[in-house]
Amino acid sequence: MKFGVVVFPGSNCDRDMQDALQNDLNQEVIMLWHKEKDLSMFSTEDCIVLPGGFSYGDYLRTGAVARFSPIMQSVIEFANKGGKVLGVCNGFQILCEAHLLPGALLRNANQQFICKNVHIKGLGADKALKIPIAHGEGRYFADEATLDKLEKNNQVIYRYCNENGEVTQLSNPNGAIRNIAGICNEGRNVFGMMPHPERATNEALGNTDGRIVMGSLILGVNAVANEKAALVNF
Ligand SMILES: NC(=O)CC[C@H](N)C(=O)O
Repeated sequence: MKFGVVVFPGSNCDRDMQDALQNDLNQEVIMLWHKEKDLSMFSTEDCIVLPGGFSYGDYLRTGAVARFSPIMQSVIEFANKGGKVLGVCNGFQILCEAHLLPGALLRNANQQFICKNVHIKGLGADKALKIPIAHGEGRYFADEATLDKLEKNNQVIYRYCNENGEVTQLSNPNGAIRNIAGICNEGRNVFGMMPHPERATNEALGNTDGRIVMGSLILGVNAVANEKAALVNF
């Protein structure tokens, strides 16, 4: 499995993503400047990653300009063919703006940029993972019908919880509706999340819980189900 990490003007987690995938998870990574359009070196078994950051300075709304970057048309076509796409933080925002995922990321309820460790719980999991967040517009929102559909199809992959794995209002850092931290599309090949697993994949970073999240992408659903920590049907 090969990973293509897109670099937008203003991305700032692209190298962290590359480092985590290449050095901590032993994966092949190709960096992709946002002006590239050719994704023919990737098969649908591969994964395009939209990393975190401040693409286009967050002007207008986070992700609203990056969604029109030249590469995005190719990313949309790749996703529509069944190719895997992962968006982290700003990447999640871009995926929603591009309508590859439903809903939107609104300004945090407290109107502040929040940078701290939080806990999240994977679908069907019994263990909380500690993963950092760093965002100003991370409050997931969708209308009730969309939310009900997401839940019915098991598309809510991660929710904010406390360290015991209980999904509570107090453990919700940004006011996300139904504590939603990450979702996938109906086809289960496009996945977005606000927390940053790539910042937690090495002992030197003081946290390796991100390996479980990233590993679910690489090893597939069974490996992760065995971990009883997360369940992403990639
Ligand atoms: N770390 C990030 O990707 C931040 C995303 C975006 N700039 C925000 O503040 O919400």
